[in-house]
Amino acid sequence: MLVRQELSYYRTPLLRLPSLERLFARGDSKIYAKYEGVNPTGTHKDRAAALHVQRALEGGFRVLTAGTCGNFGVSLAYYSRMVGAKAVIFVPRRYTLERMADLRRYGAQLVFVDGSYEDAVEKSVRAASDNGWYDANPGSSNTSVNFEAYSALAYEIAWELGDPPTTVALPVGNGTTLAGVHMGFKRLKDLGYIESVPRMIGVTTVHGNSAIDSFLSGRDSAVPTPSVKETKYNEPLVSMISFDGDAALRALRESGGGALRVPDRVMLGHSRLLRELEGIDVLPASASVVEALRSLDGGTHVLVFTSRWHLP
Ligand SMILES: N[C@@H](CCOP(=O)(O)O)C(=O)O
Repeated sequence: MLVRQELSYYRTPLLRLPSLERLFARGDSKIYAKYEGVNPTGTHKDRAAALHVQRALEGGFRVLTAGTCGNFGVSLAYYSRMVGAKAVIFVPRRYTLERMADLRRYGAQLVFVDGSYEDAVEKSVRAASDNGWYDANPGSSNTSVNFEAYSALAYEIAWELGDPPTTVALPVGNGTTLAGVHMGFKRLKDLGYIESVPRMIGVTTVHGNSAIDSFLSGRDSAVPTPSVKETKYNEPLVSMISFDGDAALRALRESGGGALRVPDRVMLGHSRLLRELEGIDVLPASASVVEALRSLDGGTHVLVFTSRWHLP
C-alpha cells in the first residue's frame, strides 16, 4: 500500500479511541476517529469551500454563492474573504443559526429566505445563473468539486492506516461527503494502492433524510422525504431533498454498506461520551456516527466526525 503524501490536503488527525474500543469493540477490532473539527472553521466543509474558491478564481469569478443551514456557508465566506472575493450566502430565515455570527465575521453578504434549506439552495442556484456568479451548491453543476475535496479524506485515512479500514461511518445530510469519500477509496483501488474499498455506513437523524430514508426503504434513487422536523441538534442532517442523494445511495450499495437513523438524545449522549472519555468536542450530529459501532463486527472502523462543537 503506497499513497503518496502529496495527495493529502489537510491531514486532520486520525485518532485511536481506546475508551470507545473498551465499550464497543468486538474481538480485536480497532476504532479510529477522523476528526475534522481542527479545520480552520471547525468542519470538513472547509475542504470543499477551499477548492470551490480555487476553481472560482481560475474561472475568473469574483462572487461565489451557496445556500446554507450553517457550516458550508461559514466555510465559503471564510475562504472567499481570504482571497478578496465576495460570498453571497442564502440563509433560511426561520433557522436560529448558531453560526450567524461567523457568517457575519467573515464578511458574507446574507440573503434571508422565507422557507427551507432547500429553498435557500434553489434561490442561490438561480442567483448564480442570473448574475454569472460561481455556484458552490451541492447537487449543482460544480458538485464534482465537493466529491474531489472529500475524496482526500479517503487518501489521508488510507495513508495513515497503511491499509483500507473495514468500515467508514459518516454523518449524512445531502450525501455529498459520503459519496466523495467513497469515490476516493474507489480511486485508490483502481490505481492499485489498496485492495478493497471499505463498507460505507451512513448515519442520519430519525427526523427525515431523503438519502438514508430512500436507502432504507430499498429505493434505487433518492426521493424527497415529505415531512422533516429540524432541531438545533439534527440541523446538519435533516434533509427533505438530499442534493447528492443518488450518489450517496450508489456508494452505500456498491460498498455493501448500511445506514441508520439516530434520535437527538442518542446523538447528545454520544457527544458527551466523546468529551468525557476521549477528550474530543464533537457536534451532536457528527457524534451520531458512534451509534454505528453497535452493529459492527471485528475489523478496523473509522468514524468521521465532521464538525467540532459550536453550539452555545
Ligand atoms: N452536513 C453535515 C454532514 C453531512 O454532510 P453532507 O455532505 O451529507 O451534507 C455537516 O455539516 O457536518
